[in-house]
Amino acid sequence: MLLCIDCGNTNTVFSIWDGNAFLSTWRMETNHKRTADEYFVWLQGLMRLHGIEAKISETIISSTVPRVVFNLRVLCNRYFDCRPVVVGKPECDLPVAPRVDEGTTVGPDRLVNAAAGFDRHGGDIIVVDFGTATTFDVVARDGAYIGGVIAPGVNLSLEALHQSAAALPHVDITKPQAVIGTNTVACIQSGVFWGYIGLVEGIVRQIRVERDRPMKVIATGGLAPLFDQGFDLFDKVEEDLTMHGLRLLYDYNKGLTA
Ligand SMILES: Nc1ncnc2c1ncn2[C@@H]1O[C@H](COP(=O)(O)OP(=O)(O)O)[C@@H](O)[C@H]1O
Ligand SMILES: CC(C)(COP(=O)(O)O)[C@@H](O)C(=O)NCCC(=O)O
Ligand SMILES: [K+]
Repeated sequence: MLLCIDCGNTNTVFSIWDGNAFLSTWRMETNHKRTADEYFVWLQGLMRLHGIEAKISETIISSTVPRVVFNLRVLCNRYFDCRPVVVGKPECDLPVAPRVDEGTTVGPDRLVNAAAGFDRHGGDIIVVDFGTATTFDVVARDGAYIGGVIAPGVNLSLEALHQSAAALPHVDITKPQAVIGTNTVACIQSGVFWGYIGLVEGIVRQIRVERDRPMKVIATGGLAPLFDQGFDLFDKVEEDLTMHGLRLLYDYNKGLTA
């Protein structure tokens, strides 16, 4: 079985592919201090709980936090007796090379999203990922990642307001009833929610103008469904897009697909 690990700046997601389907998906807070032994005990406990008995013998990692990769590699070597494929490292090939400035580093999550989006929807697409940051990944007709946009994440924006303004409380994001808030919490929720709707609309519109062609928009990340309610921002919301991309890149690197 293949263990796919997607480490973002906030959460690290583990999912097990049995050759036909993802059996389970589990999240833990990203923390570079966590050891391989800690990961393993946690994973083993969850596998037992879900009655997953088969052995993990293959692993792939994408990490936006370079420091966690060391212990995740130890986890794979020590407990699963395999060398992980690590996206973004020379050992991991991509089906189509990114076309970006020379010497620049693209977040591995964005490369994975681009590959997954192209596999499911073909080229000329925009993948929007609502994570710690909100990223827009532009995929050309031939499947190449050609750049995009990095905006502050939804929770990061809310947290920044709370941290920097003495009278603003911590607020959780939700869709407000109206744009005009009649109390502080409603005003903040309105600013971030409607600000985000405008941000997504505006950036997508501008990317389409720059590319001068229609482009499908695929959304992923925990908060994508929130921005999908009653709006026409996305052609599709796909919660499992990054995991699909990891599985795809694993097969590609092991020569299991053309
Ligand atoms: N369903 C959800 N509802 C509310 N907040 C969420 C949900 N899913 C994720 N989040 C929050 O969104 C932020 C980004 O989460 P995540 O997609 O895991 O980011 P990353 O990939 O950068 O680690 C985090 O602050 C997380 O707590
Ligand atoms: C933009 C990101 C911080 C997004 O990370 P996430 O929100 O998933 O934690 C990550 O993809 C990253 O560190 N990128 C490197 C720079 C780039 O992609 O251009
Ligand atoms: K992510």
